[in-house]
Amino acid sequence: MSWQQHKARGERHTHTSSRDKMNVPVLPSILLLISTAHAFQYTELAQHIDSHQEEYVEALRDWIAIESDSSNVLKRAELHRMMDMTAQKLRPMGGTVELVDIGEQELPDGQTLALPKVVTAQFGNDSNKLTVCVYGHVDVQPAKLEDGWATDPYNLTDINGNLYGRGASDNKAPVLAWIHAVEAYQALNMELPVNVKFVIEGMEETGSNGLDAMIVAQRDTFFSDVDYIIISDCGWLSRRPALTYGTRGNCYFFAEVEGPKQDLHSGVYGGSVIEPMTDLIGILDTLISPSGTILIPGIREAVAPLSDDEWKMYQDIQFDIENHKNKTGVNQLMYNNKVDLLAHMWRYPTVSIHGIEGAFSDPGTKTVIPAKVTAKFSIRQVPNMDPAMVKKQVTDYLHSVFAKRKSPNKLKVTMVIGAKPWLADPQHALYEAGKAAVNRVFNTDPDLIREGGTIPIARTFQDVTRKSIIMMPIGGFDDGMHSQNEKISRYNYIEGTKLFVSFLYEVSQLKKTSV
Ligand SMILES: C[C@H](N)C(=O)N[C@@H](Cc1c[nH]cn1)C(=O)O
Ligand SMILES: [Zn+2]
Ligand SMILES: [Zn+2]
Repeated sequence: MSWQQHKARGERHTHTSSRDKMNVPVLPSILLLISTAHAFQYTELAQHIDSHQEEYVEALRDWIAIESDSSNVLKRAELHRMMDMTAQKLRPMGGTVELVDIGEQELPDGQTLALPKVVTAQFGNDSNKLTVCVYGHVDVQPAKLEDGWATDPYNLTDINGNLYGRGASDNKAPVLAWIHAVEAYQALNMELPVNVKFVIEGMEETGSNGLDAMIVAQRDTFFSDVDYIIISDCGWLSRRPALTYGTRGNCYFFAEVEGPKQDLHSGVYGGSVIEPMTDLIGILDTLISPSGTILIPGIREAVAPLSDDEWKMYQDIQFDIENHKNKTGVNQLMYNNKVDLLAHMWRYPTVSIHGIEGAFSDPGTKTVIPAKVTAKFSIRQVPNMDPAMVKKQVTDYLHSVFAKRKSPNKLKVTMVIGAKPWLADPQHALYEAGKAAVNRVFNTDPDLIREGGTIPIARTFQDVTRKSIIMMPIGGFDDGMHSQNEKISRYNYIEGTKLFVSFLYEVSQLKKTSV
């Protein structure tokens, strides 16, 4: 997009805010003049962002180089380093930056491990302004070159304008884009239109352990003046920008079957022992039918029915089924029509089986009977499911199907993550502000979408602070989050930064209100 186009759109929005009109007493003319001088100068901000894009890419390179995998306890030092780097990035910008200790994590073997500190920051403390809180995370999913990456996942690689690296889209570039958005205002000596707070954590990918308690503890301090919460930890559905108004939750289970005291030779002992792996595969196969129907009693019954309005919304969304097939590399999907596909990705529960710890999975042909195997599977949660209920339903069901096998082996079922779904009202004024920001930067209306993934802390933010949340993704539909060759395009990273400077202005035009 040309500067002229940006300028034309930028100037349309230099109106006096409705908030100013409603709340501010009549001002002397000198102050009115000052207020006019602070009118939104989008063109200058966008120009600044464009001219600093190489620095932004270098900042992302530094962050991608840190293997901040929250699921691997052996990488915990890297995760601590990532949180320190995040604080260091924010500190030169002034404001108040803190590393908040959120305690320890208990591991399955009973040992404890320090959780990564949470970075909080505050820029601006003007009680006449609204305060937004930007949440993001800088931990990542595991990645190894040998998983099938074309490039080193921890060495940011620019190929044809795409920036490849683990965590590029989920969620390091979006977090940096928010920081750079605030920096851009500062660099141009422009007053921030709202006070901006940050909460940046390092355990999102494993369920945001410790963060719920921190939010509850700081509800009446750090969060007391927060008016709105902004999260940019998801992706667009197509090439069109999107605003997200719902996420699924997730209940993550371990099912452990233990038998012999150690691994056995399958030629020597096969035929004499009842194998834990056979038991485990047998019970896993009772979770879901080949066509995707969840077989655990009570799960489907809890799900809120799809309303006519929702059906209509999904019908109007631009979603190309062929594109989805190409992106995933499959020639047949679960459903052949758009509404069924979207509904099953966003607002129906799904069971996914992720892996089996203890199973032989290396190349080669080891002839072993593993003594203990632990399946990892999860069930995405939607309204009106309740993780506590799901835990009981799954545990009771697996024990009952296991009992029918009359196996001497031992089954242990544990729920290690129980994250609730989150849903917002896309008619809320916050989404109107989001639409205005998207229009300014991308010259189009956004898709209003839901997200099939989980942002475990979203529901806690809403329940504890009672404030409205908007999810404003900048990730592309084909970024490959959690997958091999994750990337973010330069376009999304840089235009996304412009979207954020723009949104800070648009949100400043709203009135102070709760929920
Ligand atoms: C959507 C977000 N970027 C994400 O990837 N979240 C993870 C969080 C999670 C859920 N269970 C365990 N981790 C996800 O949806 O998988
Ligand atoms: Zn994420
Ligand atoms: Zn993720």
